[in-house]
Amino acid sequence: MEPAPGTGATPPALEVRGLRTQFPGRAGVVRAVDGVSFSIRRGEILGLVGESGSGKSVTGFSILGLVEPPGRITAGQVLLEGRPINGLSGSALRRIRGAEVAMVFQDPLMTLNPVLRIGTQMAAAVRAHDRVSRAAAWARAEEALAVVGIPSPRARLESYPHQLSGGMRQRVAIATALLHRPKAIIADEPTTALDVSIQGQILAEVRRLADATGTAFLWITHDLAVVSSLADALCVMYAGRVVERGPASAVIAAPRHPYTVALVGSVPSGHAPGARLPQLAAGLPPQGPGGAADAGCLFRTRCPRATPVCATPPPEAGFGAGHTALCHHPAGTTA
Ligand SMILES: Nc1ncnc2c1ncn2[C@@H]1O[C@H](COP(=O)(O)OP(=O)(O)OP(=O)(O)O)[C@@H](O)[C@H]1O
Repeated sequence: MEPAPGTGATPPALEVRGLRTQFPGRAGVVRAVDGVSFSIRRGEILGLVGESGSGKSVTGFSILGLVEPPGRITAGQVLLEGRPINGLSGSALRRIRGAEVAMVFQDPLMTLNPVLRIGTQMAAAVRAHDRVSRAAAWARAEEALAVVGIPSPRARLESYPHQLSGGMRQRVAIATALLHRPKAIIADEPTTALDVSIQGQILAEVRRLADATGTAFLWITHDLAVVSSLADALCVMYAGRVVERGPASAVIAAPRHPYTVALVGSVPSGHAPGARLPQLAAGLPPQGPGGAADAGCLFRTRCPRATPVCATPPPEAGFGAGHTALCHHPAGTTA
């Protein structure tokens, strides 16, 4: 998850640097994504976790250049294997989307056309980027369904989306995302709507696919139980900012930012995957006059450890192995 050190190192599969995305709001500008940075290596799964409204989905859309006006990206860079992709023209971005970086949504029906057979739409997805015959495209689609563990893939190609279960539809969406062996897949709550055992099967499959294909995954979820079993690394978002990051096991075993402490503490052991994180407060915290950026810690109004210094920019405290928290008073310290 750490940025590639120095020159000559293999660049991360996906890297986001200082991303800022905002929307005009009635009370001023909503800084939905406020200076987010992370990197994901080949085959790595990075969990992006936080409560509703923390900016996870907008981060995913921003990476793909899919933020609709009046929302806009005001700063930052998105790099795929070291190559900047934001700021590219619409047609250049369309070539990259689907082929080099793909997205899987919570509702596969967002990407599956209900009136077309699975094979027709997957073959079209193949042919959108590769000049191959219709038969070859169907063969690639069949192979992709087999890869994600769909039984009788040839027969399934003939099905319409409504003839498949929710879990099967999500596997189709993942298979479609994998068709072009993208460098990265952004998965936004892809298993949230599924029952726990199906969810577990798909998570195991995703882990295997990341290892086998080298595709990097950004796994967006509110469900700490999901990422604790799936992700290699975690970024915890609060109010548009990454407040803690590090190896998933370290962040969950020893959370340092008081917000992460609250999140982890709210998930009892034996917690059923899929249960929502408690809403710690409604929406984003208030911003400065006219939506001006508040450079202090935005969690301070809800934080049991807050002191007056928390109104000033929080330092990045390090705990080894890439585990850091943006906090004046991280847990486990006496500061
Ligand atoms: N199209 C939009 N117009 C205005 N504000 C928006 C828009 N999309 C998102 N926002 C705001 O941006 C902030 C971040 O939203 P985002 O959807 O990224 O949160 P999230 O962490 O993905 O939450 P959830 O899990 O509920 O999807 C929220 O305050 C939201 O209201």
